[in-house]
Amino acid sequence: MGLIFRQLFESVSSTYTYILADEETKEAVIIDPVMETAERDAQLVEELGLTLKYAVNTHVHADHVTGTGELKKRIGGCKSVISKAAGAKADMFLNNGDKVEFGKYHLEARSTPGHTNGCMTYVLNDKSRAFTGDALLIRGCGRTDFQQGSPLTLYESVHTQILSLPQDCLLYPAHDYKGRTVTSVGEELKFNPRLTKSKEEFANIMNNLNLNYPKQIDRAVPANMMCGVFETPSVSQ
Ligand SMILES: N[C@@H](CCC(=O)N[C@@H](CSS)C(=O)NCC(=O)O)C(=O)O
Ligand SMILES: [Fe+2]
Repeated sequence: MGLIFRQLFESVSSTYTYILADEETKEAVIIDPVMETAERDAQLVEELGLTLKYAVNTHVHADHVTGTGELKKRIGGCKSVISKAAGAKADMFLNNGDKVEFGKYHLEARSTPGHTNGCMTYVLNDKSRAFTGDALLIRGCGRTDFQQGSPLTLYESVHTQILSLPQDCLLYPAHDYKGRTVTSVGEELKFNPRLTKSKEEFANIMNNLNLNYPKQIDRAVPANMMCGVFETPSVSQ
């Protein structure tokens, strides 16, 4: 009896949501659910016969509203989880090194600030998979121009907490904008165009990305500070 694993996609914000469960005990966690797809995810949890213990966010997302609150409404006993450093509302708060347990498995929470102060990467207990949120994206990384972002902090986080994992560890990000689904530590050590550079070159790249602000930022950040627990503001016209 092994691990149940599902990767789900929300196409408006290009967000990946992950469900992990112990096939034996059926205890499950969901990582980075999105409000608009919470019903779909709740249905899958039910169809697979899972007991959803935790709805976990990697950070206070700026580009979409978390599905945490919607899942809590639909699934009794499910607790919302985020890092203590995020400063957001939730049922359970994590510090570096804390464990999120489901059946015989657990996720180790590793603090990986730099995209936001409260970013956590979640590493499966056997180090075969890690869920990096926006700290590390496939051939990229999270932007550092808002939400307490810092290129030097992000560089340090990614190198010490993610790229130090075994080379065959699979890395699952919160987003991909080019249809990619997964990478590995070995691949990113070789091919990441930002993180293979020196710290100084990395900072220079990050300070000159010139990206537009996420379209949903004004609605998403306040709602996510409440971890989706309360009514969320409606979309501005
Ligand atoms: N166009 C999207 C937002 C795209 C974006 O800013 N993505 C973030 C992750 S969500 S906070 C990011 O860090 N991107 C880094 C990069 O290099 O693309 C929207 O309008 O929502
Ligand atoms: Fe983000």
